[in-house]
Amino acid sequence: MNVDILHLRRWSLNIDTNKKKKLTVKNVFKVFGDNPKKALKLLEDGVSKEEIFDKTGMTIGVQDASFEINEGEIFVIMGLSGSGKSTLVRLLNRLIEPTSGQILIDDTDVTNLSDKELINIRREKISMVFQSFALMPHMNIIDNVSFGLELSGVTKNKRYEKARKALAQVGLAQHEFSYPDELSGGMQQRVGLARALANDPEIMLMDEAFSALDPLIRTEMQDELLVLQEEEKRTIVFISHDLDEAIRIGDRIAIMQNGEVVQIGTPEDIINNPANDYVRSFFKGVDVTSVLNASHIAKKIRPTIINKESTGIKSALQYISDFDEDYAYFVEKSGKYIGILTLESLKEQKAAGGSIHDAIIDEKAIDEDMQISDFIAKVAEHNYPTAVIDKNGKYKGTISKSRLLKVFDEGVENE
Ligand SMILES: Nc1ncnc2c1ncn2[C@@H]1O[C@H](COP(=O)(O)OP(=O)(O)OP(=O)(O)O)[C@@H](O)[C@H]1O
Repeated sequence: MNVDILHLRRWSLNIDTNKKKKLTVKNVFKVFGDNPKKALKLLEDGVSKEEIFDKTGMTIGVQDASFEINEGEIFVIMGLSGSGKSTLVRLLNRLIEPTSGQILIDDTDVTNLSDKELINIRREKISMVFQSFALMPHMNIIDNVSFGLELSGVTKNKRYEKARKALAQVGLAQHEFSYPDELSGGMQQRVGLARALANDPEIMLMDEAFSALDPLIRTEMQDELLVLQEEEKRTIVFISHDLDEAIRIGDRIAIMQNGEVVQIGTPEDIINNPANDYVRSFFKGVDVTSVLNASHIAKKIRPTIINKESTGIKSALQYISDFDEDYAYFVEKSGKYIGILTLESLKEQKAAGGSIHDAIIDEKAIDEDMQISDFIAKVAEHNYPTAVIDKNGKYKGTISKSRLLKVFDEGVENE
């Protein structure tokens, strides 16, 4: 089931061309301390954050963050403890005031809003889910879920209606009159999620929301979130310590190091091309099979024969010999993949008076968007490196058994 959900999500991602910006962060700084301007000046003068802290006691929580988050995407923020993840996320809804910079939700500059406008935007557009479930023990589940709506002055009927919808979305419809201590940890976290969903937010900020759950329940909640995203796309900013979680749910991942956003990209981008050793160390040992597809691994290092009018058995034999190989990939002028030709099959057909097409020994290929787990068996059963084709059948390269082993051992680096 998990794999299905992941495929479903990746598929929907591929066809999702709507890239409207939902959140824009421009040159945002956050200094904790009593003289932020002084700290920023020191930073500008090239003084290190450690020195600034030693000299002034002030901490640069976030340094010059600039990025955009698309509508409907799950944007994961990762980084070591103290790297600034929580600060960055709390800047987005101004639970923490930025020292400088701009934060836009759609086209509204959040940094200019009055307190009242800010409260409205938090009620109407943004919800937050924390690691601790923070449920009120003396209130039943439906009252916990509708508590925020009650604060917003929504009538009881209306807020119960919304809370029931949210509870149904997280699979807790039967528990509206239970109390928090009657529910398991996983169920309590679902209540937390339902509470965030109840006001139907466009943006959800989730700070280590699933970290307190045991691994199985955690995976279940990740699936739940992906299914919710399929039903109704929200913009989700999700802090996580856990790389598997980030890869599993993140459309893009931002890596924070010492207050700075050092890299942003899809899991594939980051694994393929880590910005520095810190990022590389995060992705060391990652299960590449869940991230990379055939196009990431395919390489065009084998001889390729283009099918022209003049391409006969003789020229093919010559071409392959020139490469000091005993086989080649046969491709139409349009780039469409035809199959494999070997010295042996060509010589056989030459002797038998056949054509170059009669010498094709293998036409099997794998689709470029297939993930390793789905094509590993195919590569293993083929005698020659397996061709990879795009959705129009065009030849993209090949994957050999040894190439796969290398990827398993070392990941994919830019070669
Ligand atoms: N209210 C505060 N006052 C002073 N310093 C703070 C405050 N909040 C955070 N910091 C400092 O800012 C830096 C970033 O902290 P932050 O909590 O954002 O990191 P984090 O990556 O979320 O860490 P964790 O994963 O441990 O939650 C740290 O050095 C922290 O000590």
